[in-house]
Amino acid sequence: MVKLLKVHGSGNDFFLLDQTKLSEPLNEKEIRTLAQQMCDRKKGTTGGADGLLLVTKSNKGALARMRVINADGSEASMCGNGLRTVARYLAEKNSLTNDETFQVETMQANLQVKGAKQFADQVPAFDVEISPVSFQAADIGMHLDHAELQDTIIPELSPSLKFSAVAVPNPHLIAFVDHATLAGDQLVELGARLNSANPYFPDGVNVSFVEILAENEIFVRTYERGVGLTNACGTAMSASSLLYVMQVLGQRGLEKELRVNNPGGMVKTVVHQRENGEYWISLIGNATFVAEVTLNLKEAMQGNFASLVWQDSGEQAAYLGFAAAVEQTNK
Ligand SMILES: N[C@@H](CCC[C@H](N)C(=O)O)C(=O)O
Repeated sequence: MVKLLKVHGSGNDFFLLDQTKLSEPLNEKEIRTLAQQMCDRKKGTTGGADGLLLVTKSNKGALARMRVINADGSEASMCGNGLRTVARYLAEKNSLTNDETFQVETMQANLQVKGAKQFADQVPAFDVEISPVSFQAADIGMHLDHAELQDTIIPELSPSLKFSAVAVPNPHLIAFVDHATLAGDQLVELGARLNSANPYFPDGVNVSFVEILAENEIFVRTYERGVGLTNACGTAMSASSLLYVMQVLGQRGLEKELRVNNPGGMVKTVVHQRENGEYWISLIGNATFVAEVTLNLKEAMQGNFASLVWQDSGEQAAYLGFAAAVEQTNK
């Protein structure tokens, strides 16, 4: 029997498996199969999940490495909401204090993480670095007639919406929209189209619609590659914050805390610019451990969860109270 955690950041939920604790680490095929079986929202276990987070040994000098496997078994470069939960897991595993900064290796970079002030009683929070940032079509996997895309109408995608594209390093396609468009069907239609066979983003893309609520506040709704419509996507909220600063706030938006609402709750972001001009983003939000899940991995890979034991942490009730308060403020 193996212990995993069920975790989430803003309702973007995952199973977290520490491969270093297994006597025999899973191979690539087993990892893909486990993610597909466990995360399936209908047939998976305990309501499924958006993905599987793997903690493995770092070979690049970080405290550990995080791998992100989407619900469909594909691998993502990064996961902002997931990284907060992995950071908390590692801080607790290594008995670190809340203000100790450390690094987690991800596919493209070692990223700085640290504890943050909790969002509410029993709602622990972490602050994670989102980078590297690129606007190049090649880094985004974008095959449109543009080397970069900033606030531009692309008739093949929509006759009226203006899109921007950025890799952080997950690829994101983002449009600033009005409330009716944010809440309407277009996001799912476009997200589904660009994440099935298509000539513009052959490897898929995370699609977000963003509504500006106030000078320091936005709402982000995302259709995730490899997953579908999610409660929240951390890299999407970071990418949206960056574009909001670049296209709307300008210099005065740098180093400023933004409130980013999402269907699963709320996070805070801060957009930074290094001396060499490169941007990076701080993503600050909850890192909730919902339950400890004990199961037989071989059985789980066959979709059999009969021997699973779910031990609730009690944190989800506190998170739901926090999310309800956020929703109330947004009304
Ligand atoms: N939910 C994640 C992003 C997950 C990766 C994405 N589905 C992709 O394939 O790019 C986040 O919080 O950043």
